[in-house]
Amino acid sequence: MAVLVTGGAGYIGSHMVLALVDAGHEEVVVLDDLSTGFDWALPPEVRLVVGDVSDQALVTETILRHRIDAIAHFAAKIVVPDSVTDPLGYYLANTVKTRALIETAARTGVKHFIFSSTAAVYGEPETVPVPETLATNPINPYGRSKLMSEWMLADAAAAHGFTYVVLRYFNVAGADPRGRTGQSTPNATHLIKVATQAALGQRTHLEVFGTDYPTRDGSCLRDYIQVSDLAEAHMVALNHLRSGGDSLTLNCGYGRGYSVLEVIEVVKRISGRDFEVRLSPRRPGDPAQIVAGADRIRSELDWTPKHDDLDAIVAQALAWEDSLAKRNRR
Ligand SMILES: NC(=O)c1ccc[n+]([C@@H]2O[C@H](COP(=O)([O-])OP(=O)(O)OC[C@H]3O[C@@H](n4cnc5c(N)ncnc54)[C@H](O)[C@@H]3O)[C@@H](O)[C@H]2O)c1
Ligand SMILES: O=c1ccn([C@@H]2O[C@H](COP(=O)(O)OP(=O)(O)O[C@H]3O[C@H](CO)[C@H](O)[C@H](O)[C@H]3O)[C@@H](O)[C@H]2O)c(=O)[nH]1
Repeated sequence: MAVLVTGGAGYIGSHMVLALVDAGHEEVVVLDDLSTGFDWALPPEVRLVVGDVSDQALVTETILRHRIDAIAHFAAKIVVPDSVTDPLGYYLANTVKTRALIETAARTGVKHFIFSSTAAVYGEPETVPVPETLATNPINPYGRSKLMSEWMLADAAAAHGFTYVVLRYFNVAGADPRGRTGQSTPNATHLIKVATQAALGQRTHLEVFGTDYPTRDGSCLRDYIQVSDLAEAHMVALNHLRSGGDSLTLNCGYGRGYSVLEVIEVVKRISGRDFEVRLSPRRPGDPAQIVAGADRIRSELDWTPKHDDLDAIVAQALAWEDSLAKRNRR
């Protein structure tokens, strides 16, 4: 049995690869076009196939050669505001290419599929936390591109007899606690990444996008899940499917929200550095608040998070950013 990790050279995928390697009993194959990923993020024992998930000849050959029984599909475009300005690019990358991958998986008899979905499928919920039973209502093309993939996956699984777990990630943050990988995209837009770069003097300032939201301090509320805990959710999802478990759709978050201003305060306190914060207008496509209803994943899977601590998440992000800066200077 072997796992194919698409997007395994990226931020979250590389943590999944480490989780599989650390578990010690897997052949792990990564398929990545290296558009936003890095080959150095992978341990040497992992086989990297450089290519596109929609290249059906390449994916078929890879699945058959390595006897892949499960695919964890991370590869995607991920920036919400970019999806607003380039919706067709996002529907191609996240929906059309995922369709091609699901088709290849079904044709080659892959038994299990784990899909990286997003809290963005819920859109602008009126109350938080958000259970999986809430009707989906995405408010940006990124969320819609992922929701369509969820639907394709469910329909194809029913028709072709494979099982899946859809994981709807909330805001992913932090880095491998052992410092082996982290968020490495130079122009990443994620709040904690940008704030740590500001703290380390790599950016002149940080903008807060919107201070007039109906939240406790006017800035947006998000549920930040540590990336190794998220990788572990994939590991238990894989075990569930391989043990004959049914298909599932699960939120991945801790069930607690922090505001943008609160996150900035934590970054300043943990780093011991002050930096300029500019209060700016709202960013297109942002919901005011989104927090996971986090009960189902704990009841359906044997998942016990180990890193539910914003101070520790920020400390890991700072340590990773610092090591990246040293790597780039070499
Ligand atoms: N980062 C978050 O907060 C977050 C939240 C919710 C969901 N997600 C989802 O998690 C997944 C991983 O996100 P990430 O933050 O690690 O992003 P990332 O950009 O670091 O990783 C994506 C990886 O996929 C590769 N890739 C992109 N398109 C490809 C293609 N067509 N063929 C082959 N490889 C391709 C990239 O080179 C990169 O290595 C995505 O599906 C994203 O939508 C992320
Ligand atoms: O420089 C910045 C960057 C972000 N923000 C704010 O911080 C919050 C979090 O923004 P991120 O860009 O870090 O993350 P998003 O909530 O936009 O999106 C993330 O989480 C979503 C689910 O909630 C999706 O899954 C998506 O893939 C993932 O990037 C938002 O209110 C955003 O406006 C700022 O104020 N300044």
